[in-house]
Amino acid sequence: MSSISLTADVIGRDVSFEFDCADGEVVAVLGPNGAGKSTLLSVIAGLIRPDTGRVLLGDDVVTDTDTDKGTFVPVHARGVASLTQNALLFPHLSVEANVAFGPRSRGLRKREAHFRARTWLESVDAIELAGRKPGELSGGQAQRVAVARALAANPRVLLLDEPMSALDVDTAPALRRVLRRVLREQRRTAVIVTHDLLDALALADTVVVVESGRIVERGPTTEVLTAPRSAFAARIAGVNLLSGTMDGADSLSTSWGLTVSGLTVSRLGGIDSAGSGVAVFAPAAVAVHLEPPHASPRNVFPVTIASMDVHGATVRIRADQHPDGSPGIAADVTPAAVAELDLEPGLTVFFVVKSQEVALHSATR
Ligand SMILES: Nc1ncnc2c1ncn2[C@@H]1O[C@H](COP(=O)(O)OP(=O)(O)OP(=O)(O)O)[C@@H](O)[C@H]1O
Repeated sequence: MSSISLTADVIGRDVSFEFDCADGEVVAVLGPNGAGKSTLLSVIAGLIRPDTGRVLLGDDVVTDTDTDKGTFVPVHARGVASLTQNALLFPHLSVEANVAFGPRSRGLRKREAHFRARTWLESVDAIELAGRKPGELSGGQAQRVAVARALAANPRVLLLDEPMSALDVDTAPALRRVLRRVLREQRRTAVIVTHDLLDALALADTVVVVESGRIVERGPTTEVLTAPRSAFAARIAGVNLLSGTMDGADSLSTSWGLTVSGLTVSRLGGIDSAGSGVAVFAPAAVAVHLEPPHASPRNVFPVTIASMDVHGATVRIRADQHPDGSPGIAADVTPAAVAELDLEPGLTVFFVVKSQEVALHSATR
């Protein structure tokens, strides 16, 4: 494994990056379309030579525009493995042979390479697919095999460019779980570009936000997602996020004593009991009541309305901020409900969220 240290200007794309990633750290890169996320990965991978800049993987300089002739180690010699939304497996080779390809080309004997391939296939829950051809795999299966192939090459750095984006909602969790396991248990250095908040939460230690070719925010994942400073992070992190301590598998307590029950999102690798965690739910999942309802299983939060903003066809009701200074819970309701309940800032109401609507995630490694 290697750390990454990078400065790069790519004038034609109007990007200028200073980026680093510690050995064993997983960094999620978020940002709007065209912000430069893929360009950052391409500079690390050696697919793009910056106009000026320097890239180090561990102690090795792999790009340096300052040296006499310029240093530019080619893609295949960087020890970097990339995973994109397409698995790009060799169609004529079996799954096992695809995964054995990297070890084979690094000089391992056939037997050893295939032994290694099978070990990796086991670790991504794909050993039963070993004999198939890529054409006989679903998208999610192919991506798991692609993870095994990437890791079998023993890369120093793993680059993931929206690996989940071509998968449907039922398939993505299995790949996310596999990635979480291999990235975290093996302390892989990885940079993952994603549009999905869940990927950042499940996989990354650190979030970097890129806007208009610049890194505008960097911080621990839960910090960036709960208290975003950049415009983009604030927009995508428009979900409700409550940080706290996991009480067990299905509830979390905040530092100010609020208990939130939800569903353990075990597909993210399980909740570390007694570890820190976050509860995530959409503002649209929050109903507003004037009296506490009796039905369970629901979360009932007494709150005071701090603000109300019209967002298209809905009104976003924001509760007072929490005692730790984090943003208050948001609820999206219809204008009709606002009128009917006579909602206004300063009013004390009850925000009600079904437990099934709350996803609980471990925030610890
Ligand atoms: N092959 C290319 N040649 C020239 N310019 C490019 C090329 N690919 C991307 N760009 C430009 O570089 C800038 C950064 O693009 P990049 O693909 O890195 O953004 P991104 O954040 O990955 O976007 P997305 O989320 O849409 O994938 C954009 O202005 C884009 O138009």
